[in-house]
Amino acid sequence: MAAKRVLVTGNTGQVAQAMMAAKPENVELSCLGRPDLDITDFDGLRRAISVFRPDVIVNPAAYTAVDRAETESSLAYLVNRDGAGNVARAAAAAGIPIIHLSTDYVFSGDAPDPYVETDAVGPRSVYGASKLAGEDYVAFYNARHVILRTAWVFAPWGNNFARTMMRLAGDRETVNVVADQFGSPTYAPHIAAAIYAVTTHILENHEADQWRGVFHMTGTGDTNWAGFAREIFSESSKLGLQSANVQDITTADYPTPAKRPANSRLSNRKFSDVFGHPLPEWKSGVHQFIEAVQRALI
Ligand SMILES: NC(=O)C1=CN([C@@H]2O[C@H](COP(=O)(O)OP(=O)(O)OC[C@H]3O[C@@H](n4cnc5c(N)ncnc54)[C@H](OP(=O)(O)O)[C@@H]3O)[C@@H](O)[C@H]2O)C=CC1
Ligand SMILES: Cc1cn([C@H]2C[C@H](O)[C@@H](COP(=O)(O)OP(=O)(O)O[C@H]3O[C@@H](C)C(=O)[C@@H](O)[C@H]3O)O2)c(=O)[nH]c1=O
Repeated sequence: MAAKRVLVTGNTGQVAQAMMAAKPENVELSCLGRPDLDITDFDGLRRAISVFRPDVIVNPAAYTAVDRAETESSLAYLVNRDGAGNVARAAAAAGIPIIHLSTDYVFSGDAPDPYVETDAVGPRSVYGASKLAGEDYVAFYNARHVILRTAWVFAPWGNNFARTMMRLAGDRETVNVVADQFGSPTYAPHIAAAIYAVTTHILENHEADQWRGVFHMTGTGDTNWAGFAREIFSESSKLGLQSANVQDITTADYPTPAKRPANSRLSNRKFSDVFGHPLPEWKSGVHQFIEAVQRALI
């Protein structure tokens, strides 16, 4: 089969960087970001597509500052709703599918069990609501869409909770972390590998309907933020890197501008069934994350 041409938006992001780092041999990749490609600029998207002629577009670009979004809601909607809609519309105009990234924060977190794709949404934050609006726009503008809801993304690069924990461990003995919000940490390189598997699947099954729609795709297993922090420090201390004690606290003890779901756990069954690519255990992601942090220090 000829090389697949994949265009990715937002080249400084965690997921986009992971896709660059793990590009398979049979993929021609173009990762573009601001100022060269701004997803709020529809004409710019059309131009980028006509130059690179991709077979599929992956859209991880987003406004992801969860707390800041509460006071910058116009900007969050401009990027996460209108921008996502632009990418889907430009892809549709070129006759190609879109793989779009979304979030666990579209749910309220009030349900007791892991969420399935058909469960009612109910975002508690501007970020979550803007991402939900983005899902709707993507589905409206491009029938050939895969919307991947992931959660608690971390990587050895970019802004994420795991890197924040390693930074905090550098200057304190104990870190206070909420223990009443549950979810599944997801390692960006695992997401990248899954996106390449989805790409292969949809390009080899053009006409099938089964792959279209919303899918949950998170690291296997679950924890709470305090448990995530403990695992990070357990792995870091094994390799002689900085670590800290973790003190469990409640959401009420850690007030933030944006409300987060108490239950962010997503069922990955549909994703595994359709794409045959279950994501690895989140703990294996933590192990690889710490190894990468150590390599960067050498
Ligand atoms: N991070 C997480 O924990 C989670 C993320 N997600 C979703 O997964 C996706 C990827 O997340 P992640 O890799 O962490 O994101 P990051 O926050 O690491 O990166 C976001 C990227 O989007 C870019 N961007 C922002 N606005 C625009 C714009 N107008 N035009 C083009 N690019 C833009 C940023 O570029 P610049 O450098 O110019 O700002 C950056 O490259 C997102 O859709 C996010 O909503 C879902 C669940 C959890
Ligand atoms: C830094 C820190 C955070 N926390 C809490 C606050 C919050 O409830 C939780 C996570 O905090 P953060 O602000 O790091 O993570 P947050 O920005 O909420 O992460 C989210 O990002 C967006 C983009 C998503 O889509 C989500 O899936 C999720 O990953 O941990 C502590 O309890 N102690 C701490 O020292």
